[in-house]
Amino acid sequence: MESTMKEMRDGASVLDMDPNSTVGGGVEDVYGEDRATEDQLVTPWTISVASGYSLLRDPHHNKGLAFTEKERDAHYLRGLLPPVVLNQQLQEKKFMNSIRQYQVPLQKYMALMELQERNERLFYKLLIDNVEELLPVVYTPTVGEACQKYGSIFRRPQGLYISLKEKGKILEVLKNWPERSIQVIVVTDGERILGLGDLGCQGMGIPVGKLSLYAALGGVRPSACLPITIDVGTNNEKLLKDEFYIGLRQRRATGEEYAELLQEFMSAVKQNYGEKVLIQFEDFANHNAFELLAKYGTTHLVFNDDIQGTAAVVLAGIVAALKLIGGTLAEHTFLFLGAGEVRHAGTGIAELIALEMSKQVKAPLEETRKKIWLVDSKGLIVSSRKDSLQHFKKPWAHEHEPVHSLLDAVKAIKPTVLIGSSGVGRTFTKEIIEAMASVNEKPLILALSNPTSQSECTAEEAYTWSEGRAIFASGSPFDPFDYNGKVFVPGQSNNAYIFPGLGLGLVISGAIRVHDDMLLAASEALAKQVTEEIYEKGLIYPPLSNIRKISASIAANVAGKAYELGLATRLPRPQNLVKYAESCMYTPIYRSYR
Ligand SMILES: NC(=O)C1=CN([C@@H]2O[C@H](COP(=O)(O)OP(=O)(O)OC[C@H]3O[C@@H](n4cnc5c(N)ncnc54)[C@H](OP(=O)(O)O)[C@@H]3O)[C@@H](O)[C@H]2O)C=CC1
Ligand SMILES: CC(=O)C(=O)O
Ligand SMILES: [Mg+2]
Repeated sequence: MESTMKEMRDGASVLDMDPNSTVGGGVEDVYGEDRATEDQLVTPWTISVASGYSLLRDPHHNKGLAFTEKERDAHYLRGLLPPVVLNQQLQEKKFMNSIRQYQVPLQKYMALMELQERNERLFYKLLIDNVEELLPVVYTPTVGEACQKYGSIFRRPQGLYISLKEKGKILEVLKNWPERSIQVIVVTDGERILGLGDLGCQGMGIPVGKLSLYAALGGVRPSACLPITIDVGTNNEKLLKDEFYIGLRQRRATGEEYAELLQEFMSAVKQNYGEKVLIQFEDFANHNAFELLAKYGTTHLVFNDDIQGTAAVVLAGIVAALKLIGGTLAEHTFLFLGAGEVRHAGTGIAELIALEMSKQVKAPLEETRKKIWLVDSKGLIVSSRKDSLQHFKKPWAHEHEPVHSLLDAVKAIKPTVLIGSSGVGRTFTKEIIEAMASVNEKPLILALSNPTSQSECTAEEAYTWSEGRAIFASGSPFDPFDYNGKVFVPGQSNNAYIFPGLGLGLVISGAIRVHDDMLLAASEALAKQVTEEIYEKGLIYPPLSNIRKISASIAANVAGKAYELGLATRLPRPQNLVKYAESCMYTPIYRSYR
């Protein structure tokens, strides 16, 4: 004791203290996490048992008409509900019936968000059981429209807003969030929301949507998920003039001011939630995305979904497609329209493909990169442009004479795989698809840009212009298309296949860093889920209706890699990682209350 007192007097860090000790002013809150000395401010949290009216308004515990007679007596609910008792299945049926009445997707979105805020378990039950139908509502494309109109449709706030006004107080802001055991944060600064550009603070729809997929598709507990929007202003003139805009009405902070806010945020997150909280960067503009990933990749558990998640999902699709188009990965030639990160994917995907190729053929990355070509807004990236290229494009500047259009690039390079990651809709024109089809028996065409309005081409265009020969997948979903009496089912090449399982794998292994080999592990697990039956339909991704099973196997592969690399802290390693992942997954079935 004496030595502890001495250390306190000598200014030892509070984090070095016995966590149960209150000696020298160390205080623990009810969660056992909020330590502070007497002169520091603490949050006066209390825990209470919800009952009666407040229980009905608590989305985490509310069951609506599904409260049993016994629960209604025990929890002061008599009279607050009509007499009928419904089970969750019937509630689900009722809600699905009602949501199907809405013709406008945004109305469906608002109804689902309202449900999430009213009865969380029912929301997740619906999402899990109807994933193919509801994914386009809570996620791309509808979430894009929701972000564009977020100010007008705003009702109850979701997630945590950290703006320039909170500079110097971010740790305090984090402590305002009611949950303490956070495992996954999805954060955006709203600068590049899908392919819709700068939506400022209204980008919040994206972290909210992504995290609902973490819970529904990946089984991470909703209470462990924290959506965050960092508001440094917006350069979107329309929003700045919009009277309903919800963010700071100023132009974007950049440079030092931006970097300092991000630095404070990253430090506060680590201080508040520890080393093992996963921070997923989402929809940052590429000038910040690469830098943030590089800067914090060595100190935090960070992952950029647009760069890394997209790369893993595309690689999985390509590897699976080899069964249909033939050849090995290294035998193919790739052409990208868009050299952003996709979202940051262009170069992010290209890099992961090159890495996998180099592992397969045991050749240096510099060699395998030569099989991959990129077109940006100035044309084909070639060595003569090297001096003026952004750093992340330089590795792709191969020897070739300048080529200014995508069509000419297709004709010159003769790619077997064409990947759209430009964020610009309808850029795969008839001539381009025809050119792909003239040099390939089965051209592989991936139109990754979101939402649907930004897709490089539609499924109908890809199949019609290639005379039914294209293998096609897109970032946002398209309906099956009947071409000359044959029904073609397009796949969805979207990072939603990857990040929920990848995140679960990191969480269950207690990983402290993300490593590229984990992305390859995630990608490999996804590609393995494509069975003969799925290939026969011309698909290169498994059905999303199986996503929980897919996520468990991705999680197991990722966790396995974390253990292999010595990056896992949850010891001992479970023997059967798939079973372990499944056992960790959140299920939204109602719990009984005593
Ligand atoms: N399917 C999925 O899972 C994902 C899809 N995406 C989608 O990818 C798209 C792009 O995202 P991201 O990489 O971040 O965007 P960026 O803005 O980072 O990059 C866009 C790239 O496309 C190039 N480009 C833009 N317009 C044209 C044009 N008309 N002709 C040729 N090149 C052009 C740009 O060129 P320059 O560099 O010269 O400006 C840039 O290289 C978005 O729509 C996003 O929704 C993103 C992540 C995941
Ligand atoms: C899917 C996704 O992450 C995007 O379009 O940005
Ligand atoms: Mg994204």
